[in-house]
Amino acid sequence: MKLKGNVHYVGVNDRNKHLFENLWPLPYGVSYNSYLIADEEKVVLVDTVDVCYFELYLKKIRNVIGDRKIDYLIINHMEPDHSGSLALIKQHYPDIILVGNKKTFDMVEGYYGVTGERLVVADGDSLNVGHHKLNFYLIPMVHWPETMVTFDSTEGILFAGDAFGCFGALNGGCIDKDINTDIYWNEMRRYYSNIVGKFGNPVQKALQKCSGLDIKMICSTHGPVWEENIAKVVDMYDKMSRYEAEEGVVIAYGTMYGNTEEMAETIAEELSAQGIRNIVMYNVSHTHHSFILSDIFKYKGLIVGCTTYNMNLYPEMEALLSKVAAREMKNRYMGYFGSFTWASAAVKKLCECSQKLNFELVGEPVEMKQSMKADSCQKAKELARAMAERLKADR
Ligand SMILES: Cc1cc2nc3c(=O)[nH]c(=O)nc-3n(C[C@H](O)[C@H](O)[C@H](O)COP(=O)(O)O)c2cc1C
Repeated sequence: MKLKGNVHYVGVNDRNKHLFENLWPLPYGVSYNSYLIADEEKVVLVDTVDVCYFELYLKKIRNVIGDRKIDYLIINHMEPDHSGSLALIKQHYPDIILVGNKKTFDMVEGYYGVTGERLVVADGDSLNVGHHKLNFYLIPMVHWPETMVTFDSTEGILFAGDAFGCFGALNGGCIDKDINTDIYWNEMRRYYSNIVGKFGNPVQKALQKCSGLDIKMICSTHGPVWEENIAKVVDMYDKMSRYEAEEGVVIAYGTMYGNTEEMAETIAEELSAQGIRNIVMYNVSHTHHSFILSDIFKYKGLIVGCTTYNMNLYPEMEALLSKVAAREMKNRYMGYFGSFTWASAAVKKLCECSQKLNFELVGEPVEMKQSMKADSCQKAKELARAMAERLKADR
């Protein structure tokens, strides 16, 4: 599929995998994007695809270049969903020169035992391949140490690796202006929050590094090619990496028999009565945590509540909060509540968890014995009002 000039899309779609990284559900599938610059002088392949799709991938490459050889393979990112076909590409194109940075080649050898001719590039280096001039910029920890981007200054195309990527296979077209992009926005936030979310500072550095480039097209390794929505995509990455969020509250609760859920409902109703429009409620046992995390990235407020389970937190709540903590999020408001039947632990444990998060606590924690009564109902409403007031103070 031609993108621009003699730059082609040669990626593949995966609608078979259930869990990306064996962790994240893929309701819309995922694409592994690879690009081919068929310059009159040299042929350049940018990243590869998951090895399961190699035969199809090779066919796509040959549909563009026929029997021409490939001169360079640029490796922007070594994660195996992109580097997986590297060894087979090398077998089919033995004279290909691998292009990466110092950290890339440690991984090339470690994963695939591939040696041979290579071009080691440093930050800011460039490569002329005929009409196209390619510039390399290292963006370490977005989201691996070897990650880099390649900028084709001839066409204004940023080959961005995983940056600006999202879940969701491509259904026919691949450039945003030609397709309905509705499904990709939430999937971009879910991709970012779960996979890149911890690396806010490196993402900010990468954005600064690329800010001077005259980018006309962003070719990421997952999801659509961005042409019409470049400003929107960059703005989303900028906001997410600064942990900026919208007014709204995620209420995540863990319950076995519904009493703790009743308290969550009470809190939600009161938040709504106080004029908070964006309220999303999640049963932590029912919804995959990747979706909950995505909304915690979206909204400023978080209220969590769960039962005591064998003198500890309800296990799914413990799991969710450890994922939140691992992302080192900032600029969030948090409240919490818990329940018990004979010996309380949940509220105490939620307090310990909240201290590990860098969130501003709002309201008084609410503790409920067995079922909701008038006093715990009142306290739940007070917690909701404190959250609403804190959010409204930012308006
Ligand atoms: C397996 C199991 C373990 C529990 N462990 C405790 C406990 O250690 N201390 C306690 O006070 N309640 C314990 N409970 C009771 C719950 O914390 C909770 O009060 C009860 O499930 C009602 O809340 P719910 O309707 O939201 O599930 C336990 C319940 C179950 C099913």
